[in-house]
Amino acid sequence: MNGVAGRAGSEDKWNSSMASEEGKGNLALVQHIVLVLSGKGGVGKSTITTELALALRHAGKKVGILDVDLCGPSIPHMLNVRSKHVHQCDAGWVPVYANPEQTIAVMSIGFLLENPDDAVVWRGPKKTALIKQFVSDVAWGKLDYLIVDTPPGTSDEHLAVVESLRGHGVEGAVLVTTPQAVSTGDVRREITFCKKTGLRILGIVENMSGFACPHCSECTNIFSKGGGEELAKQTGVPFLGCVPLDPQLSSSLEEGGDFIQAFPLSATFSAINEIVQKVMSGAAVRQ
Ligand SMILES: Nc1ncnc2c1ncn2[C@@H]1O[C@H](COP(=O)(O)OP(=O)(O)OP(=O)(O)O)[C@@H](O)[C@H]1O
Ligand code: SF4
Repeated sequence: MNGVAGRAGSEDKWNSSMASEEGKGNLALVQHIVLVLSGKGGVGKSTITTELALALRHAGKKVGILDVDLCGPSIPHMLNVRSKHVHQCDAGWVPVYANPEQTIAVMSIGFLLENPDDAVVWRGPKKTALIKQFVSDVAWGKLDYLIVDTPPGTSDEHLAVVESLRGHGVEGAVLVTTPQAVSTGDVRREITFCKKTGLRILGIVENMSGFACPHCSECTNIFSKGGGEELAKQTGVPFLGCVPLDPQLSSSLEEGGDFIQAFPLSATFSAINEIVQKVMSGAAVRQ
């Protein structure tokens, strides 16, 4: 057992009666569930999750984020709720709200760690058990969208997420890549994972695609660009759009600020907004 003891109580407590009797109960009022996946770490999966949530919130939606990236839970930091605590109610965990209007609800393993910098070094079966409880035991209430930030790659943890959500109406997955990562095959493996598990792919996002200059807003292609779109064409998967590498976005994430509110005229905002529109229309078409 590592640092998950402090706030959550003992490990046994995880397995105790907190688990809701009816697994479906806590997700019953969630309209759309979207998974965010990436073939490898550091490509901006949590960034895209956070900005999707903020953009949906500004579009008037009520959003939840479930951060199941057990080894690197960065959502609490990006939404400036790192010091908040989760509480329990009869239905399970009460999520943390990231804004006073309570339109962004967050649940992350980060809230349960004694020290936010601790890592979860559990073996696979324990991790998958925790993920299953996470999926069923958060009292989300009514949500328009639940966005699930997953760990990088394809592992037992991903299978646990997909299996736990089966039957709850998952709309599909957003796959995040960078121009360089496209060539490594990780994204193709992610596509194969989705196909094998029957998870619909809402589309691919190419993140860090060019550099958005904070001075003149010019976008410069430092690395190759367009690989994500090309891959989408080759694999028959929708392409959702490109998000540039934007220093204003990275400092906003670092400070836990709301980039969408602070830079509504930026090219990066337009790019994110376009992606959100496509996710919303893709999510509206249930298979
Ligand atoms: N488009 C972007 N512009 C500027 N900075 C970005 C952009 N996308 C991501 N970053 C920065 O890159 C770093 C990695 O991003 P992030 O944590 O979202 O990646 P990740 O894929 O979730 O990584 P992991 O799964 O390994 O935790 C962060 O510091 C983030 O601020
Ligand atoms: S894009 Fe290049 S030339 Fe334009 S302001 Fe930025 S650094 Fe200067």
